[in-house]
Amino acid sequence: MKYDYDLAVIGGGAAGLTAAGIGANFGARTIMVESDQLGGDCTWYGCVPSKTLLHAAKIAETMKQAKQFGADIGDASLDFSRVMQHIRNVRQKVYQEADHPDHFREMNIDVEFGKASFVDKHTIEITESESRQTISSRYLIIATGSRARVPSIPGLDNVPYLTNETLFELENQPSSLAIIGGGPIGIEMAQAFQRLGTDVTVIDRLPHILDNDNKELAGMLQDRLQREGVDFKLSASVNEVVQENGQIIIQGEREGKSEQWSADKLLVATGRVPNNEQLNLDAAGIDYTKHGITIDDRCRTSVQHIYAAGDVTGRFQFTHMSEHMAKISATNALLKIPLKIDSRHVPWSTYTAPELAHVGATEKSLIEEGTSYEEYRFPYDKIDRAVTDNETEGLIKLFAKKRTGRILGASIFGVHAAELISEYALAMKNGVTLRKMADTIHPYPSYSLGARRAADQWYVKSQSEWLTKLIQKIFRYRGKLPDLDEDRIM
Ligand SMILES: Cc1cc2nc3c(=O)[nH]c(=O)nc-3n(C[C@H](O)[C@H](O)[C@H](O)COP(=O)(O)OP(=O)(O)OC[C@H]3O[C@@H](n4cnc5c(N)ncnc54)[C@H](O)[C@@H]3O)c2cc1C
Ligand SMILES: NC(=O)c1ccc[n+]([C@@H]2O[C@H](COP(=O)([O-])OP(=O)(O)OC[C@H]3O[C@@H](n4cnc5c(N)ncnc54)[C@H](O)[C@@H]3O)[C@@H](O)[C@H]2O)c1
Repeated sequence: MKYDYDLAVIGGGAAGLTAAGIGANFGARTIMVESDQLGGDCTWYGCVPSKTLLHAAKIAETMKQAKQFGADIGDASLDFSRVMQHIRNVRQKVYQEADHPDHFREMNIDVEFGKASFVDKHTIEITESESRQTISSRYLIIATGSRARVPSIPGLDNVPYLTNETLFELENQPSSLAIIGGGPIGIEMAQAFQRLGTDVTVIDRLPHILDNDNKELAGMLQDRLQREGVDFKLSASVNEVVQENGQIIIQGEREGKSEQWSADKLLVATGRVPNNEQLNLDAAGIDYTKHGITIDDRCRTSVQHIYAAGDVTGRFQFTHMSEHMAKISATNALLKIPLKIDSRHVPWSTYTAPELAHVGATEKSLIEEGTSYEEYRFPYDKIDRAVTDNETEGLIKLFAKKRTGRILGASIFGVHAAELISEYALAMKNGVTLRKMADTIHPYPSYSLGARRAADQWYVKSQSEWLTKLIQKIFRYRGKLPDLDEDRIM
């Protein structure tokens, strides 16, 4: 049978753009269908605006601290509406330079705007206002992303709450902001708004923030945010939300006691739901659950020639993983190369200041799976560059095999953690052990030297009394035995 296209990609976010680009690059006749604007969540409502806002917030914080470096800039602060305009300009710039349809049309990709839904296993209908067209394709990749999950809290529908889609459209700075959800979105936005001068309260049902991260390090970040003024209401349930005299009133409960919190604005950041309802998946026989489209390790759905990548699968909801999964989907579909999702080396970072980053196995998963491992710790206050920069708050935690130094996972809280974590990702992926990292020359005084010194801790812990005594004996050394406390920091 002859199809209109070799590859049809539904959705033009991080996953869709990558998949379509790979398709065209392999010489496949490719179409990409997008219901809104190319770029998806990351460009418009996610990574780009949130990181630009965090950068502005960092400038505000630096201005506050400028006195200690001799600058007398008084009570200077940033103009909120200009910060928001700047965010929208950056977003446009990214869109124009990376996501604009012309770039993809130049690559010979047909870009169509409209909502796609399945007619059968090879055919989709594209609906835009009154117009409808159907196209057929040999292979399809679904990359329709996710949207904010709004919990069913009584009264929530009757108040003007914000989500990540509306937050960056604010014109005026709220004097106070309540955030339901202490995940990455809630925590990044809490620090950004607090630093810009809004009083922030974070409410979460769990007793801690950032549930996927290392508990100790997430606790350090929570302490830092508390010192900056963020108020945390943890282990809290939200029972009702109402609006009174322009204020949002949240009726909650903690430790069995009723509490009430109020704020100018409310941000709901309680996770994501997949965008799959409008796809008419049943018409193609594609399996899905409430978490997303079901896929195997090769990103294949229950239908052999249909793949899914990115947030819509409910797997790892990060831009880099959307791109990775798009690559796996397109390569499996078009080249029949059986690549699998690399779920053992997934890095992520929360872009607060300092950052919190992770790669590989978590301490929690190692304990739960009963894997034997050794922990290596290195504090930021022993990294000279952190000292010169007055950024000594932080800790590198490495999990590795004791004998070989094979790295199982790494968690970092500290400045540039998101950059440092890639060194561990590269090491893990390529079998570079802590010993090899420790033996690799790193420049002084860099933060990456901290990564090397954390790896040095493998040597420190591996050194034993008997070996030291043996060295003394062989070479007839007469000094005192050194302090061989395993937890010493060298
Ligand atoms: C506030 C925030 C901050 C974030 N920060 C980071 C970060 O710092 N780092 C990171 O790695 N990740 C971050 N993320 C997550 C990241 O944005 C997502 O993982 C990523 O955008 C998912 O890409 P995707 O292609 O799967 O989906 P999307 O980017 O959502 O793209 C899906 C596209 O499909 C379109 N679509 C939907 N239905 C249809 C249909 N029926 N027909 C046609 N088109 C359709 C949509 O309009 C959309 O353009 C953040 C998310 C948020 C919300
Ligand atoms: N830097 C990054 O990479 C980055 C930044 C932002 C978002 N993201 C991605 O976006 C996804 C969504 O982020 P998120 O923060 O919305 O979701 P999340 O699922 O990570 O966290 C949601 C939080 O809300 C809490 N919660 C849920 N319902 C609640 C309720 N009714 N009352 C009180 N608390 C409640 C949960 O306990 C949880 O802590 C993340 O999984 C992440 O992959 C990534």
